[in-house]
Amino acid sequence: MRTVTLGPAGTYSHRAASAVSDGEIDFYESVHGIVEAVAEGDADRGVVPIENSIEGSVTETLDALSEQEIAVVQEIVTPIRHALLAQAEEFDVVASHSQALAQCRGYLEEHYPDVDLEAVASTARGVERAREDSRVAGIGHPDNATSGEPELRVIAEDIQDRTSNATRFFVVAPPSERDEAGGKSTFVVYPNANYPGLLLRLLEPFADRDVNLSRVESRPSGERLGDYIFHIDVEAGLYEDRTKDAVAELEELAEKGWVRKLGSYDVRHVV
Ligand SMILES: O=C(O)C(=O)C[C@]1(C(=O)O)C=C[C@@H](O)C=C1
Repeated sequence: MRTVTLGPAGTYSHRAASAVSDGEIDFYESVHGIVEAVAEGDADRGVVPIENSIEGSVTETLDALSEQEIAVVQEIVTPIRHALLAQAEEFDVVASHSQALAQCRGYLEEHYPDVDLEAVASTARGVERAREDSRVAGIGHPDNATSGEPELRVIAEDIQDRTSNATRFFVVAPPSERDEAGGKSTFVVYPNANYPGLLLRLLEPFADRDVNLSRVESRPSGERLGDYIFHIDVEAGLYEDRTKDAVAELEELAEKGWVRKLGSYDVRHVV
């Protein structure tokens, strides 16, 4: 089984993928690339970050999920503990994924108010920048310090702004693998409509059937200002009548647009 995830080796996505895959793992430099590879059948599984407890949604993933036909077959939740890695104590630039820079914003402002922040494709890419250039520090998992040459110093550990920092990842598969079994389900809804109470009406079918929502996000549709695509996670499986009935109502409400059922899945916690 070929799994693809965000690279290079050493990203948090790679760590999450290693926990669920015993086969080959290949790397892409963008979430869009990963989701597209799975949708087109070039890979069996993709592992992509969806949400962080400090910084919120990974918007590139939300957009990729609404643009491609894909299944979500598992959720992985993992703690994120960032280290500052560099060749020396002195540096001018901190390079990392924008999510990681944001998760450490308070620490960086307090300890390194004058450094430049450089957003790169992943935390491991930032660590590579630190290996290539002694004026650059990277933020990533501390194991990255000794996984290449030259070895890097761990300047500080646990620099995320909250100790409870955690990220959710989706394991995605080709659409034919969508499952109805699982404790959670994800939907992407484009109502293609705009009237007072629209969002309320989209959520009522779940509330009426006692289905708990665990996430609602809106993303601009790109069609016109104020026009949204909604991402909805619920704590119920598609095999349940209450979920099926709620989705049937949702589909009626979104008849001018579309509803994508990404499938039902279980959650695995990985440390
Ligand atoms: O850059 C990485 O290491 C990733 O796997 C991406 C990512 C993210 O996009 O949220 C994953 C986990 C952390 O929240 C920081 C970065």
